[in-house]
Amino acid sequence: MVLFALRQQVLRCSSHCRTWARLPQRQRSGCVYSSIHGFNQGEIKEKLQAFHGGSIDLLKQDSGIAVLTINNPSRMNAFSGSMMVDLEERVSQLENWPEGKGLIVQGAAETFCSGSDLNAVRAISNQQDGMKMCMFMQNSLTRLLRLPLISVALVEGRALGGGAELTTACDFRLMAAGSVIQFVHKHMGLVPGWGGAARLVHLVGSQNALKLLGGAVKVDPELGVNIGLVDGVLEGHQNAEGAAPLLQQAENWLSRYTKGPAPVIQAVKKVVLSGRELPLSEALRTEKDIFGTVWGAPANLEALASKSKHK
Ligand SMILES: CCCC(=O)SCCNC(=O)CCNC(=O)[C@H](O)C(C)(C)COP(=O)(O)OP(=O)(O)OC[C@H]1O[C@@H](n2cnc3c(N)ncnc32)[C@H](O)[C@@H]1OP(=O)(O)O
Repeated sequence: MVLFALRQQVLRCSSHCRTWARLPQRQRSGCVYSSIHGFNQGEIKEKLQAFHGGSIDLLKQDSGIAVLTINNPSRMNAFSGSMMVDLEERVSQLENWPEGKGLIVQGAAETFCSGSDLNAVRAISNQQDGMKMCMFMQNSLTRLLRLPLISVALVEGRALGGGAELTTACDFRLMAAGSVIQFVHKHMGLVPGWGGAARLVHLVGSQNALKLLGGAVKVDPELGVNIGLVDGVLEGHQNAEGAAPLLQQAENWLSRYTKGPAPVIQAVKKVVLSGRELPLSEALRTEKDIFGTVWGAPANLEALASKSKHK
C-alpha cells in the first residue's frame, strides 16, 4: 500500500504538474505519517508555532537552482518550532515549482545548523509532544529528499544533531574545509528522530553508521569523503582570499547535474528516487512510466532533430 502510494507520488509529481498541484496536500505530499497513524499535522503545527525565532528562507532563481537558508544565527541556526513549520511550507513551495532543477540547503552566517532549539526541546520534552515533533520533521525531511530536484547540503561550520540529520535529507553533501558533521544525539541521551539514522545507514552502510552514532564522531571533510557521506570538499570559508564564495562553488558543482531542461532533470531525479525506494519490479514499472513522460517530449524531439553526437 505504502509502495503503491510512493509510486503514485513519484509519477504524479512528474508529468502532471498541474493536476499534481490541484491535489490536496495530504495526497500529494509523500508523507510518512498521516491521520491513519494518529498524526494531526494542524495540531502540532500550532504547538510548534509558539516557539518562535529565526526563519527558513527560500530563494528560487531563474537558473532553476533554489537556495534554502536555515536562518537563526544567534542560536547557531538551531531549529525553533516556527522554523520547523517554515520548513514544511518551503518544501510545499518547492513541490510546486515546475521550472525547478536543483536545490542548495545552507546555513546563515557561516555555520550550518546546531539541531533543534534546546529551549523548544525543553518545553516539549514530554513523550507525546516529542513523538509529534518527530513525525512532523520526518514528514518534512522525507518530502525534502523526495523533491523532484537534485539537492545538495552545503555544510560550512557545524552540522550538529538535527543539523547532521538534515544533511542526510539531501541527495549530496558538500563540506567547506574546517567544517564538521556530528551526530551528537548520544551525548544528549537521544538517537536521531528526524529520519537521520535510517538515511545514514543507506548512505554509509550500517557499520559506519553505528560508528558515527555510537561514537558521536566528528566527521571532517576527509573522513566524510572516505566513508561516502560527503561528495565534495569546497575551498576555504566564505570570503576566503582567492576562493570563490562557497555558495558560488556549490552552484558550480551542482550545475553539472542540473544543466538541461527541467522536465528531463526532474525525470532523472525521479528514476533514481524510485530505484532507491521501491522494490525492483515496482521501480521498473515506475521507470517505464517516467520514461513515458520524456519520450517524444520537446527536449527529446529537439535532440533527435539536431542529430547530436556524444563525442
Ligand atoms: C532530534 C533532534 C536532536 C537535536 O538536534 S538535539 C540538539 C543538538 N545540538 C546541540 O546540543 C547544540 C548545543 N550547542 C553547542 O554545542 C554549542 O553552542 C555550539 C553549537 C558548538 C556552538 O558553540 P560556540 O561557538 O561556543 O557558541 P555558543 O555555545 O556560545 O553558542 C552561541 C549561542 O547559540 C546558542 N545555541 C547554540 N546551539 C543551540 C541550540 N541547539 N539550541 C538553542 N540555542 C543554541 C547558545 O546557547 C548561545 O546562545 P547565548 O549566546 O548563550 O544566548
